[in-house]
Amino acid sequence: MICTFAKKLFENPSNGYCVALFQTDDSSVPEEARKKDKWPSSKITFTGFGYKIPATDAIQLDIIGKWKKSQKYGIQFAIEQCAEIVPPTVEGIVGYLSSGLIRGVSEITARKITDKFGLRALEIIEKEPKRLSEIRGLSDKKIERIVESFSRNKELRNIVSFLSPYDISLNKASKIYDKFGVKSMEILNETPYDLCAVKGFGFLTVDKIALKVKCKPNDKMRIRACADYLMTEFEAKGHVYVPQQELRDACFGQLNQGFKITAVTADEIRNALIEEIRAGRLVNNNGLIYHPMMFQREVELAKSLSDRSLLSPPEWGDVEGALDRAQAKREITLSDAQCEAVRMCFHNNLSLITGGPGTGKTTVLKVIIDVYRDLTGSDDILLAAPTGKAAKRMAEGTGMLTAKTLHSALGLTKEEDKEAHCSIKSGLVIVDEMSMVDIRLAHRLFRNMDSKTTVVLVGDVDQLPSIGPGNVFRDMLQSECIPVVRLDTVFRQSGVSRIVLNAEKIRNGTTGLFYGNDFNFIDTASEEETLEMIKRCYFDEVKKSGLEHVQILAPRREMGETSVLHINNTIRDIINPYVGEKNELYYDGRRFRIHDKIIQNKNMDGISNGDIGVIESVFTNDDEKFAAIRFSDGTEKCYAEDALGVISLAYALTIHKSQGSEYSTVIIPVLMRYYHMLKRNLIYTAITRAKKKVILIGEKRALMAGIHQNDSSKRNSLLAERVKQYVGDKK
Ligand SMILES: Nc1ncnc2c1ncn2[C@@H]1O[C@H](COP(=O)(O)OP(=O)(O)OP(=O)(O)O)[C@@H](O)[C@H]1O
Repeated sequence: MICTFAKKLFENPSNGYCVALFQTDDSSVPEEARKKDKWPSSKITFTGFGYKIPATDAIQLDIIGKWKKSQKYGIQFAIEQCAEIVPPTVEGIVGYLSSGLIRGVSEITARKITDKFGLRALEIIEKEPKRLSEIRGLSDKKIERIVESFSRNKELRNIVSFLSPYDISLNKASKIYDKFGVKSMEILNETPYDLCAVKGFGFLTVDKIALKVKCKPNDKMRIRACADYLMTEFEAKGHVYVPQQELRDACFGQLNQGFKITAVTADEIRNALIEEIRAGRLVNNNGLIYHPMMFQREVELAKSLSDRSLLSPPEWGDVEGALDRAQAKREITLSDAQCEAVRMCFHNNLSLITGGPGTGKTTVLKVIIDVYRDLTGSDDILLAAPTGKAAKRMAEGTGMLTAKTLHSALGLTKEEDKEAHCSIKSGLVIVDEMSMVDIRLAHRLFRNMDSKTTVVLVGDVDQLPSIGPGNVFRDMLQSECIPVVRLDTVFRQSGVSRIVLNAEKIRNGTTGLFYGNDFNFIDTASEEETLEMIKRCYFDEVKKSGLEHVQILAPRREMGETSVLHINNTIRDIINPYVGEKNELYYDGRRFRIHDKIIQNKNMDGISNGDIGVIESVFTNDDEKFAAIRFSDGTEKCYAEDALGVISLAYALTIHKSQGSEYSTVIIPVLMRYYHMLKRNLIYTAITRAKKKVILIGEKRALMAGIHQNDSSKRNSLLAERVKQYVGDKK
C-alpha cells in the first residue's frame, strides 16, 4: 500500500518500534481502521506500527503487512516491509535527503548536493561518493557520515526485503547490519550461517533461511553451525563437554530433521567434526568434545585448584589461642566439626565448608573472621557471593559491613564484560553459596585471585547446581584433594523446625516427612485447584507477615496455570489491580504497574541480578514513560519503559532464581505435571529457602517421586578428575 507518514504516536528508541498515523488514497483500508474525527481530510488516515519506519512526509512509503485487531487499539496495520519512494524531482530528492533519515544532511546541504548533481544526486551518493568532495563546504567527515548513513538505509532495506518471507522484524534485520555492515547481503547470500553470530539468530532460524537461499543440506558450513549450536545447547544443560559419539548422533538427528531421506550422512558429520577439531574450533580431549574456551577453563581451574591445595599456608601463629579467644568473646562453644572447620581454614590455602540450613556455617564464618583479625590485626578480608541477595545475607549474618557479589569483586559489572578487570588481593577471601558458581565464574575468580590469598568456599552441595555449565562445588568436594569439613549437626532449635528436619530427610532421599504448622502439605486434585489454593494461602500469609516475607516458588517458568508467569499475573491482578493507563508500563507483551513487586534479572549499575524491588511510581518525561523502582536495600532507580526487559514480576519466582535467597514463608506447587523437573535437589533447594514455614500444594506422590529422583551429579565435567590428576602428578 502506498501511503505517507503523518504523525508519530509512540516510539521506542531502543529498538526502533514505532506507532504512527499514515495517510493514503488506497480504498482497501478497512472502514473500522479509518480515523475520521481528528483527521478530516480527503485522504484516508489509519494507524500502523512497525520497526524503523521513516518518520517523514517528504517521501512516500510502500508498506506491506497485515491488518491486526487488538481489543485495546482496534484495527491497525502491522508493517512488515517498508520501502521508501523518493519522488523523481529535485524537490523530492531534497525532501528525502533532508528528512532526517540520512544523518548529517540539512536542507542547505541537500540543496548543495542537488545543485551540483541534479536528479543524479542519489546515484552519485551511492555509486561515486568520492565526487561529493566536489561540493564546496562539505568536509570529509561530513561526506563520510552522509555516505555511511545512506548505505545503511539502503542495505537495511535490502536485508529486510530479503528476509521478508522468514518473518524477521526490521529490528532484527538491523542487528545484522550492525554486525556485518555493507557486507550483510553478501553474507546472507554466501555464508548465511555466519548469521548465527548475531544476537537473536539461532541455528534453527538461520537454517531455514540458509536452506532456502542456496545452501545444500550437507554443506560443511551447515554441519559446523549445527555442531556449534548443539554444543551450546549441551552447555545450557550444564555440561562442560559432550562425548564425541553423542555429539555426532545429535548432529545427525538435527541435520536430517524434516528430510524424508538421509540428507547428511554419518561420515559427512564425522569428517566435518574432524575438520572443526583440526581448525581449533572444537577440542577433542580423549573422545570428549569441548568448546575451546570451556576446555581452557576446566584445565586452568583444575591447575589453579591443585596448585592452591598444595601450597603451604602462611605462618599464622597461635591459631588455637585465637580460636579460644573468639569462642570466649562470642560466648559460644563450637562443635568439634565447627572447630575443625576453623582450623582447616588456617592450615590450608584453600578449604571447603559444606552444610545444610542451620548447621552453623555462618557461626563458623564469624569465628574465622575473628581468628583472622586476631592473628593479623588486619581487616583485609573479602566476603563475596554469587548474588546480591546472598552477599547481603552474608554481610548481615557475619556482622561485616560489606560483602560483594563475585561479579563486582571481579569487575564484571556490565553484561558486556567478558574479562574480569579486578584482581583480588585480600588476605582472606570467603565465598558463600558456592554451589551457585559455574565454571566460567569460578575460573575467573581463581585466575584473578592472588596465589597467596587464603580461600574459604562455603556452600550446600545438596542444593541445585549452578545455572551455567559445570558442577564446580560438587566437583571440588569429589576431587578429595581439597580439604573439606561437612557440617551436619543442626543447631537451630533442633526438633522444633520441621523444615530443617525434613531438609535432612530429603537430602538423604527419605520420603517420610514430618508435617505440621511449619511444614504443611495441602492436597489438591487439579492444577486449577492448586492455583486457587496458592492464591488463598498467599493472601493469608501476606496478611500475617507482609509482602516481602512470603514467596511463591514454582518449578516451571512458563506454561500452565501454576507456572511462574501465570501465577504472577493472577496474583498481581488481585493484589494490585488496574488503576488506569497512566500507572502502567508495557514491555514486550508484559505489563508492569505501580506498586508491583519485581525482580531484577541482570547485573547493572549497582543493581544485582536477583534484587527485589517495588515500582514506587510511574511518570512521563519528554513523551517517555519511566518506572521509579525502590529495591529492598533502599536503592532507587528509574527505568525507561523500553528498558524494562531487565525486570519481571516477583510474586512468584522459579526455584532456580530463588537460590541464595531466604524468606519467612515459601509456598510451592508440586504436581505430577512437572514430574520431569522435580528432582531431589530442586525440592531441597525450594524448602530450604524458608526460615519459618513451608506450604506445599498439590500431589503428594509428585513430592515423593521428586525426592527419589537424585540426578544432581549428572553433568559432564572432568574438573574433579583433573584436580586429582594434577595433585597426583605434583606429589
Ligand atoms: N556451636 C553452636 N552452639 C550453639 N548454637 C549454635 C552453634 N553454632 C550455631 N548455632 C546456632 O544455630 C543457629 C544456626 O546457625 P548458623 O546461622 O550459623 O547456621 P547456617 O548454617 O549459617 O544456617 P543457614 O544456612 O540456614 O543460614 C544460629 O542460631 C546459631 O547461633
